[in-house]
Amino acid sequence: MLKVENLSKDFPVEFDVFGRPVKFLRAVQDVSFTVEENTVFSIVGESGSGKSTIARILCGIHKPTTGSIQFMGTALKGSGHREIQMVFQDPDSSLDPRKTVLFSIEEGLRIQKMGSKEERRKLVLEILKAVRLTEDVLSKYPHQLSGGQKQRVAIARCLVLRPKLLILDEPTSALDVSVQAQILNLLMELKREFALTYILITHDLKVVYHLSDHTMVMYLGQVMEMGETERIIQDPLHPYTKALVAAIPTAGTDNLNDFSLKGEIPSPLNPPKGCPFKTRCDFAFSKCDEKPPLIDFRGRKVRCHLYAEV
Ligand SMILES: Nc1ncnc2c1ncn2[C@@H]1O[C@H](COP(=O)(O)OP(=O)(O)OP(=O)(O)O)[C@@H](O)[C@H]1O
Repeated sequence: MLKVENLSKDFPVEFDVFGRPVKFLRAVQDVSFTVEENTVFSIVGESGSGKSTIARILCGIHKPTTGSIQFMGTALKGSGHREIQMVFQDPDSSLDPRKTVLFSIEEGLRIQKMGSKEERRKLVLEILKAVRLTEDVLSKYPHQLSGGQKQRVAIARCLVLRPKLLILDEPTSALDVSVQAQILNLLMELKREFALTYILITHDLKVVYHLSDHTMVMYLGQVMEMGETERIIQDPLHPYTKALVAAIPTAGTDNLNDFSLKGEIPSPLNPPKGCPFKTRCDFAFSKCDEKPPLIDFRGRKVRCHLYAEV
């Protein structure tokens, strides 16, 4: 369904007196991955690893500096695609506080000039039912809704556009713990009901383990490890992945608990030379001053000098 090749994004961060950029921050560096139809593809990594930047590029919010994106066989260019929609972390950021729920859900349909007024109303009611909301919310404003209800409205806003690919950027982290599981369960039901494909961006490896088929682990804009989720969580290869897995509250087994993430993530404005993870890695050795390539190893991809290409 989706094929991303050699994607990079540089943000200008310093400008000369004429306003010309003189310094860039490399938020995403040479990232390639594919997402199969009807699967869940997770992107994990600490804050600042470039996850949201990839999501924003896929939605057309940012333009990539280099690289190409193929969606259902055609090149994605410019300002987004109706069939790719994004659910943001904070529903308040996607809902206008001055507009009713009906207005918000219908907005995309009006912009896309989809259907007559009656058809739009019918579709809104159908989607409202799918996200388990009742008709009485249509006349309400966001401040009259709970966090969970607002996220359901934000999901409905995407679903009316009949997307094929939904990008979920930390879809539950702004919600109360008690509602998080409800929204995740709803998303998995909607995936079946509407034959959706998901890209799930999250810090929560437990969620990744339970919901996703494939996982990409990112660090300072680069892919560190990528492959089937079950294998990545049960047998992480990269020292960074090992540390992330060891931090999962209930999944730690004795041998994994030997690993922990020490120190702070370096500034992306001044990343370490060679392997970006070497400053926090228990296994770092002289070779790590050279950047390791992303290699195929035991049925997945890993970027670490501990593993030799086979
Ligand atoms: N518009 C921008 N201008 C300059 N730098 C940016 C911009 N957007 C993101 N960045 C920087 O790019 C890097 C990657 O950010 P990004 O938001 O993609 O990371 P993330 O992994 O999604 O983190 P988080 O979980 O905090 O959202 C960060 O260092 C961030 O400060």
